Amino acid sequence: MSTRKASLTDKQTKNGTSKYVLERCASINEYYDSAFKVMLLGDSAVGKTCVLVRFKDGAFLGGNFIATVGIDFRNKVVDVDNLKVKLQIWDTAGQERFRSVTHAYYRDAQALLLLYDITSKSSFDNIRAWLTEIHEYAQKDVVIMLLGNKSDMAAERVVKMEEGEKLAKEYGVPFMETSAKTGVNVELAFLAIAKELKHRATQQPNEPKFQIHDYIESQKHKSGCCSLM
Ligand SMILES: Nc1nc2c(ncn2[C@@H]2O[C@H](COP(=O)(O)OP(=O)(O)OP(=O)(O)O)[C@@H](O)[C@H]2O)c(=O)[nH]1
Repeated sequence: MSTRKASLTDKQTKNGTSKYVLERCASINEYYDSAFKVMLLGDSAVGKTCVLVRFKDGAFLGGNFIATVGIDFRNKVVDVDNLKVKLQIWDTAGQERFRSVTHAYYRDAQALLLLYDITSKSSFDNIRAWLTEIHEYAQKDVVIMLLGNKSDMAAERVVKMEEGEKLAKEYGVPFMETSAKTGVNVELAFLAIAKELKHRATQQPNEPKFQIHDYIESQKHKSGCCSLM
């Protein structure tokens, strides 16, 4: 049986006024086999909260942008190879002034989803700085995935998909373009992370390693040419 509770999360509007937003907390008694911590990172306004809400609730948070203050989390249980995997997903504030708060959480994270906005060159340029921070504060074997969000905004695009692919290749991390608005690739990104973490936790010495890049590619081919764009 699962119980739901409401929590108040401190969010802040762009002009600096603070307001409280009522949010639903995750089910606290939900059954699962393994649990992992995942963090969402990236500049302010790239869409971290929206990607999380899309994955958790299947909805898009349109309207006025409300910046996250500090850090917040949601749980979601997904099925991976007949096992229930609980992802505890931490949504961090992208604003510089909250960096010291979020640094404290890096150490516990088993996976990091690093987002930029395909309509913001600066958010893409800052990815290198984020990766430097990750290498400084996160676990050495943390799973990292790069996401170019807002892929629905084709007319405003300033970062080509090839640029994202190239950067991801340079750092040896998987890459996808996502849209919290349309939902494109959001579930796939979290499922790929859940599969990688579950395989790492349960892998036998003689078992072949789970190949996250191949998994993403196979899902792309399953649903046609452009599912990951
Ligand atoms: N068109 C479009 N808009 C998006 C998408 N994702 C987020 N947005 C919009 O971008 C703005 C910022 O989204 P947030 O999810 O609050 O950004 P954030 O990265 O959590 O920002 P911080 O909390 O400051 O770190 C909001 O106005 C969203 O509606 C997307 O995929 N497509």
